[in-house]
Amino acid sequence: MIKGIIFDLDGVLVSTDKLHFEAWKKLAQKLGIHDFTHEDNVRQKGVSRMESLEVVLEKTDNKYSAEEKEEFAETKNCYYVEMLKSLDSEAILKDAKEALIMLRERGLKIAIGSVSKNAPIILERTGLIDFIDEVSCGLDITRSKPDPEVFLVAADKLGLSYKECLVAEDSKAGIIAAKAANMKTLGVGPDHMNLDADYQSETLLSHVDWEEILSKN
Ligand SMILES: O=P(O)(O)OC[C@H]1O[C@@H](O)[C@H](O)[C@@H](O)[C@@H]1O
Ligand SMILES: [Mg+2]
Repeated sequence: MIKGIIFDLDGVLVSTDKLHFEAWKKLAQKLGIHDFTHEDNVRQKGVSRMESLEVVLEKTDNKYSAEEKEEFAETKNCYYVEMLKSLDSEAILKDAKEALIMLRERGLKIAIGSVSKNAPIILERTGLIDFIDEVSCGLDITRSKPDPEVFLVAADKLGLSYKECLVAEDSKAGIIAAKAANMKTLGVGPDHMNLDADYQSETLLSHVDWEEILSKN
């Protein structure tokens, strides 16, 4: 029986995935890379900042040292954090808050499972923190999705067994991670059809049969 829902943050509850894209694009341009595309950005979803940087650097023949790469990741994060300063509840995606309220009313425990180190700031700025029991984020883990660590930590924080949790995700890496954690999966967002999740829906309420999901043993 599902007793807890673990939500990815970027692209599932908030539209920050678009800001990540803009910030990486800005860094790419600074490095003379002018063909950084939406398809490249899709491969960055769910993976850590440093791994996301490698997706950008695949587009250039230039070789960079570990120190330079650290600096590039920091530059991108500065662009991103600057963008987050104007973030508010407007960034909450359609149906997200309603789904959190409905699930909590039904007695489910709610956690965040995001590899972003900026997750706490985003939860505060959008007010979503008030609807969540526990946060497992980039600050709690050493391995990013598709490794299951972030979801295992989330379940542990909720005090639930792994098979009592369902993960809502918008990335392939996240769905692979959730399955590796022995959790059920709900794929959401524009690519929900291609994520190979147990359940799928564009948003967190429309076309999600929560009755069916929550009644399964
Ligand atoms: O750079 P941050 O905020 O720690 O985020 C790390 C990752 O967080 C994930 O949620 C995003 O999908 C990735 O694209 C991003 O790279
Ligand atoms: Mg995501």
